[in-house]
Amino acid sequence: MVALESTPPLSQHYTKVAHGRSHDRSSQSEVACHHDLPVIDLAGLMDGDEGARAKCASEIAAASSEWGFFQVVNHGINPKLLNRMRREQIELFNAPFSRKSSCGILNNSYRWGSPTATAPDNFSWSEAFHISLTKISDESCYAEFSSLREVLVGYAAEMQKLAKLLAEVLIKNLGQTMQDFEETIECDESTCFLRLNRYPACPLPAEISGLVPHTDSDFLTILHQDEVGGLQLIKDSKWVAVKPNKDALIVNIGDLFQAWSNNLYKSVEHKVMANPKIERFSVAYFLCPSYDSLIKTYKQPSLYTNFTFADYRAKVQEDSRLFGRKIGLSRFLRS
Ligand SMILES: O=C(O)CCC(=O)C(=O)O
Ligand SMILES: [Fe+2]
Repeated sequence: MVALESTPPLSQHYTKVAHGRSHDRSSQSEVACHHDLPVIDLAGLMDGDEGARAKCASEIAAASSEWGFFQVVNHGINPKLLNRMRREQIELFNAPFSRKSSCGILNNSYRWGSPTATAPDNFSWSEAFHISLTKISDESCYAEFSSLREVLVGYAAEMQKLAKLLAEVLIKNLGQTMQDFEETIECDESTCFLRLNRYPACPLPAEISGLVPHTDSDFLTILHQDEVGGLQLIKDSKWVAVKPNKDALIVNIGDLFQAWSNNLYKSVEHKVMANPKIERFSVAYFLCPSYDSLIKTYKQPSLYTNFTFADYRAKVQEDSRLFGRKIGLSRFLRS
C-alpha cells in the first residue's frame, strides 16, 4: 500500500513520452559481460608505508585510465553509517509521492522520471533527491524527516574526505601538486552534491532503463549501492555489469577529471537496468567544484578549451532541453 502511493506516476509520464512508439532497445538489452571491476584495497593508502602507498596510488591511476571505474575496500567509512544512511533513505522514499514532490525538503531537490525526455530512450524509471550540500546542516531543510539530518551531514563529511583523498592521488599522478590544482579549482563540501536514488520495480524492464546511459558532470563520484544490482558501464565498447559487493564502494571518474587529465582518465558511460520485481537504492556523492572554477587541462597541448563549471552545467542543461540528453565533453573539444 505504502509502495503504491509513494511511487511517482512514472507509467503515465512514460506513456506520454513514448506516444505509442515501440522502443528499440536491442543495443541496450544485449547481455552484459561479467568482467570483474578492479577492487582496490585502500588500507595501503591510509596507513601503509611509502611502498604500499605508491602501489595503491598506481592501482588507482591505472584503473582510472583503463576502466574509469573501480571498487574500493577498506575505505575507512564505518559500515554503520552506510547502513543508517540506507535506512533513512528508504524511509524518505516511502513517504507519499504528494509529500515528496511538494514539501520542498532538502533544498527542493526531489526529481522523478525524466522531465526533459523527448523519446523513450531518454526516459529513466527512477526518483531521486539531488541535494546541493550548501545548506544541509540547516534544520529547516528537513521538515518531518529530522533524523535524516545527522546522518546526511556525517555521510557527506566522510564522503568528502574520501573523495579528496582519491582526487589528490589522481592529481599527484599527473605530476601536479594540490596547490597547482587549487590555483583555479575551489572544491569543498559546500560545492558538492549527494544524490539519493530509488529505482522502483518496473513493469517494462526490456524497454525502459532505470537510469539512462550517461557520464557524470563532476571530478569523481563515490557510489554506495545495495545488493540488488543493475549498474552497468562501458568497457571496450561493451556493457559490463557490476556485481554488488557489500564491502565495497564504487568510484568513477567524471567529465571534469577527463578534461583536466587531457583524456588520461576516462569518464565512461554507465546506466542502471530496470528490475521487474525488486526496487533498488543507491547513494552517489559527486565531487564538484564551485561554479566559477576554471577547468583547464594539466598540460599542453590541450584537447579541450578552458571552461568554467558554470559553462559546463549551462551547456548540459541546454542540450538536455534541446535534444533530451546531455552531449557532454565533446562540446568543449578544440577544433
Ligand atoms: O544507482 C547507480 O548505480 C548509479 C547512479 C548514477 O549513475 C548517478 O546517480 O549518476
Ligand atoms: Fe552516474
